[in-house]
Amino acid sequence: MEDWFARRTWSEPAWSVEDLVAAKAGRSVSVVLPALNEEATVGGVVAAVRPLLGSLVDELVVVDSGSTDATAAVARAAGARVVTREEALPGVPVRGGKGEVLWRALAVTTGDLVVYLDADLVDLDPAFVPSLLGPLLTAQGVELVKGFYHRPLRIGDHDAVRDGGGRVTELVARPALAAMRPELSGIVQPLGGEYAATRELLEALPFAGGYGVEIGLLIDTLDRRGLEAIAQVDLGVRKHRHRSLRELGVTSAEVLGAVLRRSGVPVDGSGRLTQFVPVGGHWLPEDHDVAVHDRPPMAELTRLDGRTLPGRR
Ligand SMILES: O=c1ccn([C@@H]2O[C@H](COP(=O)(O)OP(=O)(O)O[C@H]3O[C@H](CO)[C@@H](O)[C@H](O)[C@H]3O)[C@@H](O)[C@H]2O)c(=O)[nH]1
Ligand SMILES: O=C(O)[C@H](O)COP(=O)(O)O
Repeated sequence: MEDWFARRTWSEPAWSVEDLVAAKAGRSVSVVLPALNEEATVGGVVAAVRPLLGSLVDELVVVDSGSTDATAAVARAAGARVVTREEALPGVPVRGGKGEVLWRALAVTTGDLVVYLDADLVDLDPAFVPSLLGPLLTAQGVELVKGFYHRPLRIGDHDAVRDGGGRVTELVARPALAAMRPELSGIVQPLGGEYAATRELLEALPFAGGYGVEIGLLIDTLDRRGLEAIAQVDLGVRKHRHRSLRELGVTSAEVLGAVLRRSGVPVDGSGRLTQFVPVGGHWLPEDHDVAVHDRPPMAELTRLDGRTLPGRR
């Protein structure tokens, strides 16, 4: 693991956008933002990427995950193409969750390289996209690049604890990887939503339906392509909207489920997580849906039913 860390970690990304445009050598790049009710932040994320459109980035797509707020309108006004889940893959009934939209995004984009960015990021550094593409475009054998960063825990608009964010990462994901895939212990941010990969890799892997998608892709890349196919790059600081402890319980269940499914451990398929909430002096059970299924590799889907994807017309 130490050897891999030394070889595949970029701590001071130094590529200029011009260097990377030259390194594309005919390859195209799609940037994809999954978004569920992100009207407050999606415009800022699109604005940070948009100046790269037409040079380093060939398409910038927001895949709307069933938003009921003004996410789509804000994203469009900021300069992104907006696609709904249904439009991305017509004829395949929609399931909820983040992994579902990342998977569907493959059907409606065409880039040889795909960059995913969360749409709830705040004060996004425009260097995120070039830095994530650097190892993919310049290093032999790299197929997946994860970002890492300081993660302040924010209260309101203040950074309350400098590296207090990433609670599921530190309490669930990294310990689970240490137990089940110790080779991946060198990945600083296994759950980060900012990463880039070759389309060829992404279309060959299953996608966990919910928040297990990132850890699933990481494990499957290791299992099928080996550790050398994975790299990571320092992106500085990442700020996002925090979720409540209970919401993170559901995230944790989906992350853990994705690890266990890939480790030969039978997992309860009911898709329920019970949490307890204090109401009027009593503790009441509250059931939450947990995504427990994987979508098949996109390449398999298209091969099996001869489907032409909307992005390939
Ligand atoms: O059903 C969903 C849920 C989320 N999102 C979007 O996905 C991104 C990340 O979702 P969020 O709820 O902010 O995730 P976090 O609670 O911050 O979870 C972290 O950990 C997750 C588990 O690995 C990762 O998927 C996330 O990218 C990472 O930010 C945001 O743009 C959301 O709008 C969807 O598009 N559809
Ligand atoms: O990636 C994570 O660990 C979860 O998104 C939680 O992040 P937070 O602790 O910064 O809210």
